[in-house]
Amino acid sequence: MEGVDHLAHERNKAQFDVAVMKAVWAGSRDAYELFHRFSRLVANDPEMFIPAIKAQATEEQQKQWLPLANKMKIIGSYTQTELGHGSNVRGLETTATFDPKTDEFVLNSPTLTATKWWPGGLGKIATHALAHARLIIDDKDYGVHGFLVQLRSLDDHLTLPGITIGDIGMKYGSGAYNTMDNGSLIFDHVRIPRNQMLMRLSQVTREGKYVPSNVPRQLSYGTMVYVRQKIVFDASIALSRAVCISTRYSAVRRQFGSHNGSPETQVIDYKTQQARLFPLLASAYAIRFVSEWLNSFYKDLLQRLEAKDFSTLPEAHACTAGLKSITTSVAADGIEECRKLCGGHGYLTSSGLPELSAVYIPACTYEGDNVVMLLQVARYLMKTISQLKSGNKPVGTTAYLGRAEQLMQYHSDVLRAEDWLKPNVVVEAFEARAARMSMACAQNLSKFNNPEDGFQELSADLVEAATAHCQLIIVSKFIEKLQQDIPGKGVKEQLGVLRSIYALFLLHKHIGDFLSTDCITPKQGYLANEQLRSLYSQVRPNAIALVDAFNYTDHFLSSVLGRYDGNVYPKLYEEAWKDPLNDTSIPDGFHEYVQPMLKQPLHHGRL
Ligand SMILES: CCCCCCCCCC/C=C\CCCCCC(=O)SCCNC(=O)CCNC(=O)[C@H](O)C(C)(C)COP(=O)(O)OP(=O)(O)OC[C@H]1O[C@@H](n2cnc3c(N)ncnc32)[C@H](O)[C@@H]1OP(=O)(O)O
Ligand SMILES: Cc1cc2nc3c(=O)[nH]c(=O)nc-3n(C[C@H](O)[C@H](O)[C@H](O)COP(=O)(O)OP(=O)(O)OC[C@H]3O[C@@H](n4cnc5c(N)ncnc54)[C@H](O)[C@@H]3O)c2cc1C
Repeated sequence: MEGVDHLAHERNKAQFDVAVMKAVWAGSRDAYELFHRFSRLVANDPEMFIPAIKAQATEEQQKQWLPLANKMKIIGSYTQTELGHGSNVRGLETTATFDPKTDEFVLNSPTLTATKWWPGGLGKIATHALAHARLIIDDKDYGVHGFLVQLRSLDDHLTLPGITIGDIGMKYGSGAYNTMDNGSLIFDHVRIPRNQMLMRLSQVTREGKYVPSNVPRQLSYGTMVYVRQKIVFDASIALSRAVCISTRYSAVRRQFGSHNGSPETQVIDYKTQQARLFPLLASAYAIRFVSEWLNSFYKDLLQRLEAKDFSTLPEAHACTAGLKSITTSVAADGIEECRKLCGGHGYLTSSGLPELSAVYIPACTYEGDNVVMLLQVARYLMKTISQLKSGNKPVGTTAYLGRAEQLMQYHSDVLRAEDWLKPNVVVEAFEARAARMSMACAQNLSKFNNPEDGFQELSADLVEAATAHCQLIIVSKFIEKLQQDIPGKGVKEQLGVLRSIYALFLLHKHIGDFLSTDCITPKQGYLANEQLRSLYSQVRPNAIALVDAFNYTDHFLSSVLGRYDGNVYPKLYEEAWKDPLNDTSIPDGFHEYVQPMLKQPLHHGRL
């Protein structure tokens, strides 16, 4: 019935202050940013073009281009990926050849695989590209640099001479990403003034002299680092949205269990449903808190870079790459699990889950393929370990590797299930697992004469070690979050339950790592799982309130299953009748194609 809160009985069970939890969840982000980051997908995405100009353009160039971009007088596309190269930026083929006679660069796509391919906004709407191309001076290749290129007339939006642009076509399913005009672009000797090479990091003089960057060349990758830390925040939004829908529906849906006319059992009370759903609820909170930490770490990096302090740049790259990888994989897989948790109705468009999945899953690929990103983390870990011998004491997120010798001797002293509720017990186990996996890789790598051959041969193990390292970061940041002063009745207690669920679910899921590295015994692994089951019972009465704390409107969720009032069945039925198929009783084509078959006479008793 309209106006009735079918989940009121669930909300009355809450054992914590929901208003405070809403504030904890929102953190430093306001609702506008939340909505903006989602709405951005269906508009042109200034997410990268503008930050890239800020990162790579001189002050003078910024003064020229930023006002135009900020006021949408030009619409930009971050045009890096090509048909033949995306992950391997240093393999890009587009060229920008300096012509000293005219003081210009000539941009060209020398091969089909040099065609720019994927950049958002490029296909139909962008007027300008921040094109990444190989700088060529006097036949010498100086590697990939950024160039601002006008693509279309600002009068009639027609493409300019030498520019061939198109949309790359429909993408996965019918998802909203099809409203994004990811495009293709071929340059045929397009000339731009020399001052349209972004020259903050390195320059080309009027005489054609290349002035190399006096800062790490990787700063030219800075926009990707910026977006990767944003994508970790996006992962918490995407996952929490799916978890909100499936948790509310799990409390509404009843199936089996009726005795003597009693109501059937709420599916949220089945232990299998809880074992699938509650770790995702905990993961949404875990990812939100690590995204907060990562955002502050990134802001600290920016301040350091201003002061020419590059000391945390390698760690920032490793953390943004690794956490982008881990959190987008968890969110993408989690959204699919939430669809399955809703049974058949989860597959309806009106559930909001298929669309969310179709929109979200490319996050595992864009801004860095998730495996390639974890390999970057692995390189960082191996480098950190190789420097231990020279007395280089690791700090920050790799500080535990400085205690590797001690961690190699570690054995968990868990005796009872409740011992796993102690944060220090959990962190030690996760540190030991990560350290031992990385040390084992380093040990095996040392057996290879050619380190790169070893890295390739061991890359699957290295990805697992990098995963363990990143999961340790997320667990640690969840624990650190709860060491902050958090007011409100029961709020910290509930977050403590989620923190333990998150950590013990990972331990259970990766029990092979913990056993094969001899960090814990099978008995201790069993006790962790025992504790996990108990934790599910503790979170169960608070589940609806914990997803209410995300503070999502029904409009934002766009899901008949995730409605705040739980009034699912009437709305499911109502939504179905909006389908144009139901405008007529007899379907199009019936009379032409189906009815003749039905009217066909029987032959010898057979149709
Ligand atoms: C409700 C729904 C919510 C959902 C909301 C959704 C909202 C929408 C969200 C969408 C957001 C945006 C839309 C999508 C945008 C996507 C845009 C793109 O995809 S842009 C293109 C992205 N492309 C990439 O990410 C390419 C990945 N490849 C690379 O980054 C590099 O090629 C590489 C790092 C893999 C290799 O680089 P290379 O130069 O070859 O370096 P080496 O591996 O040799 O390492 C040398 C050295 O450099 C260090 N390094 C590497 N990268 C960095 C860096 N970025 N910063 C700092 N340092 C770096 C590396 O560690 C090595 O260091 P050493 O000390 O020398 O070992
Ligand atoms: C929706 C969407 C939006 C995008 N928007 C933009 C944009 O706006 N601008 C832009 O420039 N680009 C954009 N891209 C492109 C995107 O950045 C690339 O697709 C991404 O970086 C992955 O690169 P790739 O396609 O070359 O994958 P590949 O690297 O070809 O990946 C293919 C497989 O090879 C594996 N692999 C690759 N290298 C290694 C290695 N060294 N070791 C082990 N395995 C490896 C990968 O793990 C993967 O399994 C977008 C892509 C998508 C899907």
